Amino acid sequence: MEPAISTGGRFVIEAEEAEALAKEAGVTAVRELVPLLVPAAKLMARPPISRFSVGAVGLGANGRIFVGVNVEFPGLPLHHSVHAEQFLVANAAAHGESAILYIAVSAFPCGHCRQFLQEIRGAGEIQILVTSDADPAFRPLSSLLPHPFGPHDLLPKGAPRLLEPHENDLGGLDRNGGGGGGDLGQRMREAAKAAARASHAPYSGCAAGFSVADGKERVYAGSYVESAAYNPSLGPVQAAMIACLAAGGGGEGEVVGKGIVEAVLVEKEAAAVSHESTARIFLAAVSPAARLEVFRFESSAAE
Ligand SMILES: O=c1ccn([C@H]2C[C@H](O)[C@@H](CO)O2)c(=O)[nH]1
Ligand SMILES: [Zn+2]
Repeated sequence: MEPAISTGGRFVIEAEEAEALAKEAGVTAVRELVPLLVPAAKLMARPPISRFSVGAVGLGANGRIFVGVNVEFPGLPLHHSVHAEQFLVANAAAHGESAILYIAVSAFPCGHCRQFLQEIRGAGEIQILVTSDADPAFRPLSSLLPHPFGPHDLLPKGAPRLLEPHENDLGGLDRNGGGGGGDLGQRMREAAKAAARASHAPYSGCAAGFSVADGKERVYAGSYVESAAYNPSLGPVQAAMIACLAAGGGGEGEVVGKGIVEAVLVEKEAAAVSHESTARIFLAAVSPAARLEVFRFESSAAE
């Protein structure tokens, strides 16, 4: 059944359009539109293993709406999956959003997602509404996760949090970046480098970015995002899959990433954290013919 209010299949809705949709839905504030979009968001999920769709919809500080869905990859261990809430946050970060004020989600966020959200400054104040709750209402994240462990336990106060600007230094890779050329390899390398510069990896100091290209030479890239608690971290491969689906490149109902023909990983030389073997395992399962190139930046580069 078609949900009453549609996102038009999009994962980002601009502020003016969100206002128009709110009007159409007969609500006075965009905040009230957010839960109404959850059924449409749920339909965009890609859970071929669980068949359990999760949809999340968030409202940014400047009125933009971001959608997140869960994404699963058959043939891979379950921890390669992306949760809807993680998708939403990575999607907002990739679009330069500075804050997420409200999130509506179809099911109660798991512990891993409650933890992942702690990377955002003031996370406890994010208002969460669960549409399947008996009494759905926006309540602060701090009520779902009291006494949080988080960035405040490990980082200096001023260190950039997720959704705050990141400009990681890629050292020699930036200086010898190789100019010119509009070819696919160049575009992929630049996209992976930009993703690595924007990566949130303050715990390991190992920023990373991953880009992929499909058969139509469309390029999608994603930034590695670390969690203070390590395990809910979002790998650069998953982040690129989020970018791919969010930009309409996930194919029609197929496994996201199936159409990848080339991939580029940018990560730190001799790093404590490397994504190369994970990227190879991922590609072997999802798009076995894809080629992977790895570029490494000097470990002396400052974070
Ligand atoms: O907070 C949660 C909990 C679960 N899921 C997804 C993960 C997996 O794809 C499916 C079943 O757990 O639901 C989410 O997206 N968010
Ligand atoms: Zn979760």
